[in-house]
Amino acid sequence: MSAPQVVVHRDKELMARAAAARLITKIVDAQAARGSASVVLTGGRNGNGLLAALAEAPARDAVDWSRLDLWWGDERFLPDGDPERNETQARAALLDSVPLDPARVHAMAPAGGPYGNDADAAAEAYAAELAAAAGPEDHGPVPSFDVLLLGVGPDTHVASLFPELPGVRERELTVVGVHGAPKPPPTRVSLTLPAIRAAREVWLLAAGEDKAQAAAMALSGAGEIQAPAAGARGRSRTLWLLDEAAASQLPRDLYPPASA
Ligand SMILES: O=C(O)[C@H](O)[C@@H](O)[C@H](O)[C@H](O)COP(=O)(O)O
Repeated sequence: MSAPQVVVHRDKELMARAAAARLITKIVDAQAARGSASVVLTGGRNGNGLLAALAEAPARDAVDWSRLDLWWGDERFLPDGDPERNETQARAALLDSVPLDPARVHAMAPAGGPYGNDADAAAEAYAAELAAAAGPEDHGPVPSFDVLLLGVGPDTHVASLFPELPGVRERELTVVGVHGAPKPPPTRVSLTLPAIRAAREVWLLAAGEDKAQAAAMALSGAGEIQAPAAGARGRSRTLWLLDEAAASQLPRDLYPPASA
């Protein structure tokens, strides 16, 4: 697993715009190299802020949207179209504005959908969808995602893996149902750390003073059970994208020498 790299931007708006530009380049390079690209989306303000910035990016349509696979790192287990669902918010921020191939947009099942109100069954189905998309060259039963995006909670949670709860301890399954999540809604579906770590690159997004302690803890050697963000590593790259407020408690040796 790759050691974390930290890039700090002046504020959350610039961080979102810079992350969007970085993602466009990564997708374009992957499509040039392999004919398609795969990105895992995250919920929350920073994740959606990146998507909104991408929608406005001048180079947006350098991406061949028809050859992009989109997955989710987690989903709030709510009815289809619920405004609080990560899928609903991602569609509003970007997805409904670009010509994606609908067959390549892999949303996690909603509550009241094909699996009723059984989040564990929805998780099992998503794990099967990931396994079906994995190839012989991939690392385990998930595709080698080019970029897996993660917002970071103030308690260092990523996706819907919360400190000390069962999800972060899962080592076999790639997707789990989450019950009793401390961040509402309580029922969710989430990739596990083994699935996250199958990604080529993992990018963690954290902006604001309320993330400073979480970033410092996760980047200063805390264990992944107590600090799930610490366990979110990519096979070839782990990148923390912070604003100055979120980087304010980082040990000086972790703070990058110069970044806008
Ligand atoms: O479903 C969710 O809420 C997200 O997937 C969650 O993991 C989020 O990314 C973090 O809580 C950070 O959220 P903010 O960026 O809004 O602080």
